[in-house]
Amino acid sequence: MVDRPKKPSALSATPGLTPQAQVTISHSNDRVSAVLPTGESIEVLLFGATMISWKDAAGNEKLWVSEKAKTDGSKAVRGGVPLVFPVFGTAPDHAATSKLPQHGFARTSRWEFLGKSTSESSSTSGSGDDSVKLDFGLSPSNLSEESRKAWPFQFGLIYSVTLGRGNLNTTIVVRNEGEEAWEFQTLMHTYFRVTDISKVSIAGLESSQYLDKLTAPIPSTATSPSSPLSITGQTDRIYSPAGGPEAPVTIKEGGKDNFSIVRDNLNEVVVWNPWEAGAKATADFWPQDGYKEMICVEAGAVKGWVKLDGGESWEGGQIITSS
Ligand SMILES: O=P(O)(O)OC[C@H]1O[C@H](O)[C@H](O)[C@@H](O)[C@@H]1O
Repeated sequence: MVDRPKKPSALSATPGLTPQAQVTISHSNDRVSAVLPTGESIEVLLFGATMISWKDAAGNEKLWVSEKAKTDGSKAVRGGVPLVFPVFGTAPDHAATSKLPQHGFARTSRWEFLGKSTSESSSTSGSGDDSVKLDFGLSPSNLSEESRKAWPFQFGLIYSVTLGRGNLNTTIVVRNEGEEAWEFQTLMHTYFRVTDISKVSIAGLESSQYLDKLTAPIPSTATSPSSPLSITGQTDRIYSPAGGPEAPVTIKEGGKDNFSIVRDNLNEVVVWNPWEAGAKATADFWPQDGYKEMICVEAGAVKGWVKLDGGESWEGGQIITSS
């Protein structure tokens, strides 16, 4: 396989050349979508840089989005891939983030679209672009005054989404643009679409330590059994997978691999399903029995805090392969 450098995004399609990935910015200017010549597509709202659709070449949707999700910026999107930053949940005991709402401000702020790049894995394949990367940026100037006051630090985030054939790569670069050190947590809150939760099992979390958030206010620690995880009720756990980030976490349905997630620098995996009562108690979760068709498997750095000194950067990401 010959790796070619990224082509400049301004290069327009020329007759005779293989087709390029199409990137469109909707007329209302609130979302960016990209389609590969082979048919795979993604759609990302500028609000929260929330990915709300990921489809394979046959048009099958991979993400679950509530039918009552707000996509107009009035509320974090219930579904897709909301981004959690700089705090996971709330942290009343962590002075610097204690004033922020649940999961921070990244998912409720309007990001900037920084542009796209495309690449081909082989110039002789003849079928055009193999992947398209969309970059989004967030800095204090994009925040509401309320968020800026609640978290008055100098920062820059770059979120990149790369759509390939059968895979999706999401990475976040966090940079301290100031002189004062600060701490953060971050997570990619991916809502995966499944057909039937009773047939789902998650491999890759065996014999791993986890915190059970359902025993709040004091989450209890436990070690998972050596068999894959089945979801049979409300679930809200922070796993520290024993295999480390490179060992895949695989969502299987009926014994068949559906999604495989490999992480980089994101040491924890949160597994969340609200189940019947949780879905009922969540106004924007619809249909109410939609919990049977979704599972959140969320790659993050959420145990403790990542500290960045002035001028330092950190990067984390995940590659999801769908079969
Ligand atoms: O309702 P939200 O703020 O979107 O949070 C939805 C869920 O996110 C994560 O998975 C947390 O572990 C859960 O405790 C939380 O309920």
